Amino acid sequence: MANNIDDAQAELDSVEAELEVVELQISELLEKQTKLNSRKNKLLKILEGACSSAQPSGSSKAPKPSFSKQDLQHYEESDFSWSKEVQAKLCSVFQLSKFRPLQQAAINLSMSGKDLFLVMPTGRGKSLCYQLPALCSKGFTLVIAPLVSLMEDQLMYLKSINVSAVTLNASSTKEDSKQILAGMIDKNSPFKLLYVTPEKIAKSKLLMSKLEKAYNMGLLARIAVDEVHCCSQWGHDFRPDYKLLGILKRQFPNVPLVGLTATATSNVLKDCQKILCVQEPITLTAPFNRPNLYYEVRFKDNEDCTDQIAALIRGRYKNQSGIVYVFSQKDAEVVATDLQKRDILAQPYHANMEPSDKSLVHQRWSSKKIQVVVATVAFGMGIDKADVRFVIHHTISKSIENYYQESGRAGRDDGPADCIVFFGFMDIFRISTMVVMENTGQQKLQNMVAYCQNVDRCRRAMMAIHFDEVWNDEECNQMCDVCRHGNDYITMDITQHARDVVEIVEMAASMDEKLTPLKVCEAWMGKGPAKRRKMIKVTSLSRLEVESIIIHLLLHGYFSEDFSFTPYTTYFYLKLGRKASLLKNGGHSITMKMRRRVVSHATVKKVSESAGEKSSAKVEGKRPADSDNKKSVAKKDGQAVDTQEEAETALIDVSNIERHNKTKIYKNHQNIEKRLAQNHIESLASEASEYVKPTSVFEVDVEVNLVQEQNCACEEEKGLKNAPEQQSSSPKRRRKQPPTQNCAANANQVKADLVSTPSEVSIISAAAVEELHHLRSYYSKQLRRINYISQEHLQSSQPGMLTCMREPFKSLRFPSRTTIARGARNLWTRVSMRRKLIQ
Ligand SMILES: Nc1ncnc2c1ncn2[C@@H]1O[C@H](COP(=O)(O)OP(=O)(O)OP(=O)(O)O)[C@@H](O)[C@H]1O
Repeated sequence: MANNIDDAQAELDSVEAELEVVELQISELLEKQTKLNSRKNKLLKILEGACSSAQPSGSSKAPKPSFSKQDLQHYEESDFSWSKEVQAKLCSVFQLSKFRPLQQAAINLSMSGKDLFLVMPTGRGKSLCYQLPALCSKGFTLVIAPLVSLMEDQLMYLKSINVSAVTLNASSTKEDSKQILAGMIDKNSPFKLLYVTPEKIAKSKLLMSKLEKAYNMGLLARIAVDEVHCCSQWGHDFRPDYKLLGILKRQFPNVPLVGLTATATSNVLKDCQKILCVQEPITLTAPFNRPNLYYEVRFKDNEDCTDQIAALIRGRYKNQSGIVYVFSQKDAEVVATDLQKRDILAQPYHANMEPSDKSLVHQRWSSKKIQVVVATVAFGMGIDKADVRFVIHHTISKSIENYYQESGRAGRDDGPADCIVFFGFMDIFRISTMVVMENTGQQKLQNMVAYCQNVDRCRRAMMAIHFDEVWNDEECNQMCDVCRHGNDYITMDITQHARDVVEIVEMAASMDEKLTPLKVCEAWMGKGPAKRRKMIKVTSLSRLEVESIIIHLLLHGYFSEDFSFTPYTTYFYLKLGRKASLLKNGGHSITMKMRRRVVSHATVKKVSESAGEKSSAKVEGKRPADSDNKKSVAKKDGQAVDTQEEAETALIDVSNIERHNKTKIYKNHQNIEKRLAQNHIESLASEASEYVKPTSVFEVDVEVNLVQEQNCACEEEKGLKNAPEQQSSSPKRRRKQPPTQNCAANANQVKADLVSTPSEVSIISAAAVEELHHLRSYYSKQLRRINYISQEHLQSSQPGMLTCMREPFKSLRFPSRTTIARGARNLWTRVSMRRKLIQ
């Protein structure tokens, strides 16, 4: 017995020692992170100063930091030998009066013979950056484009402005090909632009030999690689044939290359640089932000999603052009028919249609004969309609990059436009099985799902992460639903719900059964077979809540995907994730944030109960818009109006307008604001008259581990305890209170408050408080040890001889290469960082 106790004690000591080492390593990393962040911010400031409207090469995106502010300024000027001609052709040929940001620099760089990567949001005018130089150079420019339809659109446009351009592709006739190949080595240059697909470069030896001849004759002026991100398999649209394009720079090293893309991250660009064999390209990156686009996410109810979309098109977007993106060809047909039944001029567009039918739809839409194209992603690259006022995603995109690109087809004329995505539970798994073979498909999809689940971060901030850009939320100007709705959410503890639903999957696994997400939902809601129902703790949460919790658990590793393949299809099952076992630990908890733009009493009550929330009335009371909404709902209900989900549309808009009117925040966007408000009012009139029903809209986010606290420092807990009046989760608003005697009681109270009033305290700060306690107690323990050892040692050795102290300090169990001073400093850094979080 005594031996056992000794062993346990010894093991406990060793575990504690290891834990201390881990703590110190964490603190070292945190210190390093702080330093790197501060260095990063300094560098970003330097670069920001370097060019206000762009981040040239040398930003975090650029492969090589060699392009300075002065360089950029130099290339922004118009005193090059070609400048007059460039300016003249901009006006006379392209009918444009001035350049957009970065266009002139890109053109001058390309004309100077530099290799260039141009990253510019979709619709900002990348094509001009190689088309205009083509007209001002001897010979022709070779343009590699991924799609024949894209080339044809470009050719149509160039023809309309009398620029001679040709294409060589699989459908070119023999006669045409012959003429074009001959034209390539004709000194009189019968065409200025030659469009080819990457496949053509890879497969046609004849083309390569002509290119070589043209190169030797000095007629190959420039190579433009459109959608250059297709080179990289990390890009969102990888095309294997793009990988072979390195041959161009290897064979024609003196020909300047320009790679164009709207969506390449720094890693993708580095990859492209390698693949294309470009030595030192200059990267010009226009900010990803499109200030005229309003981003919004709506929860999707499959049954009436089309009704909602129709209500928007007939109301807010009456007589305006737009695109509805759908998941599949079948969806395109079905949704288009459904919209037609609702008197909307809509037509489908997908890859399986005859080319002539596709161009007919495109043409009819461009000339406003139809209002909406209901399309798969096949309707994409090269779509250049300026006045697209809305892009609605009936299904989420497979990645944020895809979403940015697709939604970016709105508002190319710089006028206000809306990008709305309908976020549906089942869609996640449909897409997941579709991207199962893609390298980073699941991760990218998860990021997209996280974008939709997000409740408290600016949507643009979430996009910025993907473009390696630093984002300041204020620049959003409330042009996304999160910024516009502010802190309209509550935080709730879902630990028990998580345990319940994880148990269902665990139980199924123990019976050798696999459950799809749908089956998990149904089982949890008590809809499965009676036998199973008996074994399950059925939830009283709504369907939306159930789905959100499952998504949350999937995103955070409590569940993971388990694919099963048949010759015909791929199935998605849920299995326990790497973090599922944490739920067995009594101290582990998970919280999530829910948006409550429109909340019925029942839902408030239910959420309050499940979250242990103290005062739902208080939450409601803080939102006059909500109570007004409820009134209007009640009134409409009284009039027996059709109560469908579309009420959300109408009611969200009511709240938008109220906020809108109260806070005049758009400084630079007053016109946009006016139009939007006008549209919202119009849409309200039409939407609200048709559909009114209150519904809870809710999203999930943060999680935290509540560690069992032994020692406590009173002030922090008190600070936390006194926070509940604050509805916002902002840590800054919390006030500190004087310390009290009963620390243990306070600590318990803190935890109780954390759980019972999740909407009123910041969970992040709560975690910080708890961690601070640990750190402080650990810190003082270490200090006490240091004091003790030094005193003991100094008594028996000569004072002042620091070298003698090394020996005894070894027992302090710092990690190797960590000095006491550094260890203490690290700890202190952590303590202060946590403090900052709390204050
Ligand atoms: N300087 C300019 N001033 C006004 N309009 C411009 C200017 N440059 C280009 N545009 C217009 O912007 C629109 C989009 O141009 P373009 O197709 O080149 O965009 P893009 O960046 O290539 O888009 P995508 O990524 O979708 O291919 C075109 O209608 C074009 O005429």
